[in-house]
Amino acid sequence: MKFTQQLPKGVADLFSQDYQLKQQVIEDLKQLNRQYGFRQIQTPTFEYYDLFINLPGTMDTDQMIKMVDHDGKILVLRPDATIPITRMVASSYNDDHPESKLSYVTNIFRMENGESDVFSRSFMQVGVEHFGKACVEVDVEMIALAIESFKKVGLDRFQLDIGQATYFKALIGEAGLSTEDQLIVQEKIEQKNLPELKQLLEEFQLDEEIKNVLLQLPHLFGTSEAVLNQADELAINSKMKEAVQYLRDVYSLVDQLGYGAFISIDLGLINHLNYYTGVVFQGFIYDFGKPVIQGGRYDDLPPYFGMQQDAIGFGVYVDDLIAALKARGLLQNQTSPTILVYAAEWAEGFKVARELRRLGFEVEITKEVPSSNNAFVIDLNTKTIQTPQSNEKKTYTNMEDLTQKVGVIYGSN
Ligand SMILES: N[C@@H](Cc1c[nH]c[nH+]1)C(=O)O
Repeated sequence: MKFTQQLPKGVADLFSQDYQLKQQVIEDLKQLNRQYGFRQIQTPTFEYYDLFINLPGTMDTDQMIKMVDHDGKILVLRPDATIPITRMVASSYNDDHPESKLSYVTNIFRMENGESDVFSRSFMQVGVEHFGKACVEVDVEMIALAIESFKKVGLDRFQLDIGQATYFKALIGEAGLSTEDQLIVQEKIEQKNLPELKQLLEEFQLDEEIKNVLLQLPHLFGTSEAVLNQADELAINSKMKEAVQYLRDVYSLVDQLGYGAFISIDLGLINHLNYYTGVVFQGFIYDFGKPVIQGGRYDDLPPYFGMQQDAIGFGVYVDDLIAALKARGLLQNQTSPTILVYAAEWAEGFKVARELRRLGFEVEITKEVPSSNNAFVIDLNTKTIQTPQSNEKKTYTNMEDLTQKVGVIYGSN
């Protein structure tokens, strides 16, 4: 009988093949982040609830997975990486080293309640955060790194949507709405849900001019400069105009670096987390329904922790990225096969295996005649080596000869 204890909703086991594939993707992204000068750090898996609720532009508290500490204080499983990293950087901040470029590989926990069976309450993010001065070049380097992340894992058909949170915030700021109502409007714009947006704006009895621009926002996307020109024409205050000019500068530099073809401008993009203050972006893979990269500027968070710094970053939603790569056949196990040492005498087999393991090979010992021709077998009885998918057997004379031959064969695998 099979053991069928159920798992809670939104979590899953990972069997070794999938684990291996996941590690490969993570390793690729980690390497890229290192090459761009980001150094890896780690924050605790759970922190105080207070950290997340007292912030300007925090995330939805219903999404946090909570626990109660012995002293009655509420703890939260890391619902976001950016907030704890900002806390951490601020705790050791010093004026002599004002800039820091950090990366992370971490699990995020969110109390999703999807209607379908496929939703995740625990997922992996690989991300980067840059604390320092805000400028076009820093933003462009982040955008470039996001694009390079897609390329690194073998994708060539993807798109990065770039928006400007300031454009929306400078507009909605004039509408006299509560933060809660602003968020509802923001959500409808992001979903490009025009009928509901229209209805909502009627209910709120907004000023005609503001209402008209808000209704245009879901349409303000595309690959051409025309979107930026239109956004500029629609701007009703200088902050909005500056936001468009900034985006124009970013786009022009990104284009100069040869990344223009991957970019789409989207002024309706504000992002699911509310701490963004400037350039925001989302990375999409063709025919994959949700963004696998999310990021942007969040200059208001560091000052909240007493640090006069600006900040930008992004996270790659690794599990979603893997699902998309798998669907495109772009993910293959790169590991070499394990070597099987077949020995009638287990102790003899162990000694040979130990020597090969010392040299870095992955080895198992077997007392059964290996049946698959897909195996890499060293037969101690006949002193032969058989490689996968080959009927030909190579002979060896002694241990030195064996390790040398295995090295050659393994190296060419
Ligand atoms: N923390 C964001 C991604 C991000 C990193 N830095 C800035 N934004 C997320 O979970 O989507």
